[in-house]
Amino acid sequence: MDYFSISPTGKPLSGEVEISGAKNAVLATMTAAMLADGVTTLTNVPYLRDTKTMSNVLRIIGCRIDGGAHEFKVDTHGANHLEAPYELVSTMRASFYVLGPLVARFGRCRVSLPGGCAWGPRPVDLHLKGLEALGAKIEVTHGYVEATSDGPLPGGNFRFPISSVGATVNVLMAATLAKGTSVLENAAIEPEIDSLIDLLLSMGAKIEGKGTRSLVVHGVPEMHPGFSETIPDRIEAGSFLCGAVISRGKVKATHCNPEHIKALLDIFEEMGCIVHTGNDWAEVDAGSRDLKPVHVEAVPYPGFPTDLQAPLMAVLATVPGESKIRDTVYLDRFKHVAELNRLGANISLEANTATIKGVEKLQGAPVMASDLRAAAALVIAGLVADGETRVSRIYHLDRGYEDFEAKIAKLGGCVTRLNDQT
Ligand SMILES: CC(=O)N[C@H]1[C@@H](OP(=O)(O)OP(=O)(O)OC[C@H]2O[C@@H](n3ccc(=O)[nH]c3=O)[C@H](O)[C@@H]2O)O[C@H](CO)[C@@H](O)[C@@H]1O
Ligand SMILES: C=C(OP(=O)(O)O)C(=O)O
Repeated sequence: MDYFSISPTGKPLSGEVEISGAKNAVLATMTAAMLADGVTTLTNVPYLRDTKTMSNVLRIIGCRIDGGAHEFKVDTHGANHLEAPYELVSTMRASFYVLGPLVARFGRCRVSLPGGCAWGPRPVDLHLKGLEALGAKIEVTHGYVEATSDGPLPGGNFRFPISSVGATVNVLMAATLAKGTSVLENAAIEPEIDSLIDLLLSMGAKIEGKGTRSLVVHGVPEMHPGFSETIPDRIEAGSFLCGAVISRGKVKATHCNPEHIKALLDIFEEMGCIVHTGNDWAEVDAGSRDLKPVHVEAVPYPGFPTDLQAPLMAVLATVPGESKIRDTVYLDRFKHVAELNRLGANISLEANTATIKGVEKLQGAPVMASDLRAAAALVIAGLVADGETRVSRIYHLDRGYEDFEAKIAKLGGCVTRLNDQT
């Protein structure tokens, strides 16, 4: 199994890092392609384990994925095996996104329940309730969801009781091919939802309310293939900028959208960093300043994202004084706390609030990544820890960071991929 060996260079990260396309946007647009017969083109696709997994899910259904590493041509002409198996859905929850498009276009499908995830339960009840509100019949048996509809879904109204990115993706896609008009209230407004709406509009969908929590979808009988340039990955950008701050360096993230990471940039400013932004870049300078502790809440967009909670916690572990992070989206997403403490951090946890007392120096140690963003947090902590840090289970990190070691190396960090068989 691959692991990272991280050796401190004693120097802050500095320079430019080019941000890839957003994993969480492209996983939705890949499945949306199945709403039409033909070839949908997706560009700026990140080269990741998750995009490979989604390609495999679509292939099992009968799609072809051509193009290069960063451009997918998703040909849905052969899609006729309307099933997503446990083996794939259990490795990547977003595989569950095939449910909405398949039941909307073909009137039936069978998709494995995703099951638990690395940090605790992540239910899909809202995906199912939303599809039911559109008229789908849902049965859950033997760990699989069977969704059916006699002819096109009738369409209907649904109010998401809490903001859910995934449920909004699934229900919105299904609504585009419904017979009637659907109104989705309290829909998620993450940039990945806007990017999905842009693709759906390019495919002939009729959707009003982009960028708001109230979406009105006038169903159309048929859609045609479309085009999507994948938006930049705001979580990747935020992770590298956390790397800049933890090492008290100066990093410019290019090919990104600074609006999408405004909540993080505001926090960095509050901590005392100097932040500059342009049209498609953001630069953070934490160089040799005394940084201040902060109190942060992870909330739905446009607030500070739960996906950056772990990387920011690593940063705050090195900032003198007492910081707090409360995660209101995933109350139990804290597996990284114990591992950061193994690196000498002083973090205690009460319910969904972590109290972080900054230490002078982190110490290298063997640690284990429990999930994708925990892995990023441990790696950036390792960059500034004394001595070697070994991060195992980096297959989590490979789900969502393209060319990670090379990007870190370009900024002056030293992260080496090794294999415990070698
Ligand atoms: C592939 C992808 O885009 N993943 C992102 C997506 O995950 P995902 O779409 O799974 O997360 P959601 O936005 O759905 O989850 C938000 C909250 O709603 C709850 N919930 C969700 C669905 C449901 O049917 N029932 C329910 O109770 C969840 O447990 C959680 O407490 O948004 C999360 C929150 O920004 C991010 O951390 C993930 O990186
Ligand atoms: C949690 C994440 O992804 P997923 O929802 O696919 O597990 C993430 O991107 O941080």
